[in-house]
Amino acid sequence: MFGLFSCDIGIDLGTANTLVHVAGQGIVINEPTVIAVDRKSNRVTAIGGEAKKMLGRTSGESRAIRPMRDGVIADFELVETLLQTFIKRVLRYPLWVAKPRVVVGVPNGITEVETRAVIDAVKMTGAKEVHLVHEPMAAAIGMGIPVEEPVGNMIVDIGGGTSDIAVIALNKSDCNGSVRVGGDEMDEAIVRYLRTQYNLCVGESTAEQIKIQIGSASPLEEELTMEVKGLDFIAGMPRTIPIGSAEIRDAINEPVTAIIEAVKQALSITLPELSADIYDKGIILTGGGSQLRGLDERIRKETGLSVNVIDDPMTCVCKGAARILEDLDKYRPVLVASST
Ligand SMILES: Nc1ncnc2c1ncn2[C@@H]1O[C@H](COP(=O)(O)OP(=O)(O)OP(=O)(O)O)[C@@H](O)[C@H]1O
Repeated sequence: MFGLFSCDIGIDLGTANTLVHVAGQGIVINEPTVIAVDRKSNRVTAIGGEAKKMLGRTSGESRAIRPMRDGVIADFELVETLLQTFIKRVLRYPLWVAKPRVVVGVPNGITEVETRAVIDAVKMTGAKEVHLVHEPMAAAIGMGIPVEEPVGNMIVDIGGGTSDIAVIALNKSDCNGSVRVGGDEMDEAIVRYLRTQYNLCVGESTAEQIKIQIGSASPLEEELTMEVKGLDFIAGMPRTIPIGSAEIRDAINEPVTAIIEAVKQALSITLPELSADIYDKGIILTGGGSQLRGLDERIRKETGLSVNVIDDPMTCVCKGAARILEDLDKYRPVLVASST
């Protein structure tokens, strides 16, 4: 009888964003992976979007924390709290009745200890089954790629903390590359650039806005400008300066180049038959960072291969996790860990 109330939950536990998909409802949570806790009591005061607004803005009683950093778990307890809060929020029935089956997409570089921690955290919510899948594999399934076929597909997933490169065929990621460089490194590079060139202090959220608004990896037909507000640390006063896309392109060139080098490195060690497939089909870019202007063009230029950015690059891991639950027997070979 309990089967009537049970539900399947797909989760993308990302460094930057966490998404939750519930069978029959679609994606019901899409929030930054940020949590705010009270300094004295360690009580959680905000989670997701509310907590992200507090990043870099709180020096008082609450502090906002990103519990995932560089594609790994930086704070186990807070990741547990985040997962449990989100899972409880989406369940329509009490946990002991709902007993959900959960698939979580995790970064490629996650260690065994972290794998265990994620499984335990989800199990503690009352989940009946927990399965983990690497993000590029989940992304490929979410895009509708037939991952079981003997044809190679190169997926480059550029997230907040990491860029994962996987060549997927026959239910396996055959030649992997994972660099701990993603959108966050670009934001940090912008913070450093403004400090050294303009004596202007800005927080990571402002740097992220600059990247999204005028960031690029290749010269733009029409270069962009924007006004940036920050604290002039020499004068000790707030200041606004105009910033152009060409200088931001220079500022983020190092992380962008590191990602492209990782793609080239992965290509150089790909098996010949799979290389031929990639030559025919091109490289598929996904993850939020793939939306950086001109990144596809730059990778195309540097590799000589065609490059496609998928339409909805920030949701395909979560959709893939959900799709795995629709046909668990078919997708069992792609799972990296399970607890039933
Ligand atoms: N339009 C855009 N241009 C450039 N970067 C963007 C854009 N939109 C989002 N991003 C960046 O994408 C990153 C988040 O992507 P995503 O949600 O796929 O990461 P994640 O899955 O949480 O991280 P990870 O894969 O490292 O675990 C952030 O760094 C964000 O700033």
